[in-house]
Amino acid sequence: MATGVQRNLTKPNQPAENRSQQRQVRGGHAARVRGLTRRFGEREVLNNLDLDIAPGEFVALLGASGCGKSTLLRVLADLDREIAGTVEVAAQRAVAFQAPRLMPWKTVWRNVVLGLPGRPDRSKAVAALDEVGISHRADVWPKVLSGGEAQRASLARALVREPDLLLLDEPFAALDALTRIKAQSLVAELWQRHRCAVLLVTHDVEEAVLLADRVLVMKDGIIAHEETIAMPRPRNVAAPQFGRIRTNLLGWLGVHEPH
Ligand SMILES: Nc1ncnc2c1ncn2[C@@H]1O[C@H](COP(=O)(O)OP(=O)(O)OP(=O)(O)O)[C@@H](O)[C@H]1O
Repeated sequence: MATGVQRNLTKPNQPAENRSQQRQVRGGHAARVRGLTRRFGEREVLNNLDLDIAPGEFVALLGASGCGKSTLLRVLADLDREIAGTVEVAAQRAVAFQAPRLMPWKTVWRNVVLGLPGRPDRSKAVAALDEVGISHRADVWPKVLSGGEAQRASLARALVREPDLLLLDEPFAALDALTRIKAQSLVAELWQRHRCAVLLVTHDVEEAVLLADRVLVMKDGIIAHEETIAMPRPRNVAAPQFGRIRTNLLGWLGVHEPH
């Protein structure tokens, strides 16, 4: 059972340290959010938002640019505490962003275990790099990695933390089409193996339907629509059911395909 931390914050205009209240809570959710509100100035980007993610569930989050997807992910990652509402998340979380964010002055394997307690453990790092197919790159500097390799290193850095909740913020957006397809299958494979919950922020409806158990559409600061994807994996993008789901989700995003 996942242990978790709870933040129950109600006054967004006070300094964070006054409002932060972290405590252990019961397990049973990878994430449980109630009444989450985040303002930037007068603008309410998250507006009383509720969200549940079950242990091991793969959830994709879609929404128009600027609707608040990354803001929500940053709150779940505990990178933003300027909030009102209740946020309970699995204690073990890991994040991978669109930019791999590797430290240029550390070799790849040292990046993977950076921040973990104890002495840097090379064999642990290499095992994680092996899982993502780039253990042969363990001793190079990040600058020599291709975009796809850097993103894999970023995934290895997340996985080595053995997260109960993996937060992915458009991790494939900067990759070319072929590398992106390979990275998507890798994430599907890693998820099947690790069975951690995943929240994937993406702009790509097809990617969401390919990978997720449930796809959420964010609009006006809340989860405006959710769609459970009951198709067996691996999913066939050419299947009529896939097409119907995609069309419906695009409709929620305000995109209407020509018939
Ligand atoms: N630190 C900040 N200060 C002020 N405004 C911010 C800040 N961070 C985000 N915003 C604003 O909040 C809104 C939501 O931003 P966010 O990055 O969460 O959107 P998004 O849905 O992830 O967008 P995209 O899909 O383009 O990445 C935007 O209007 C953005 O300008």
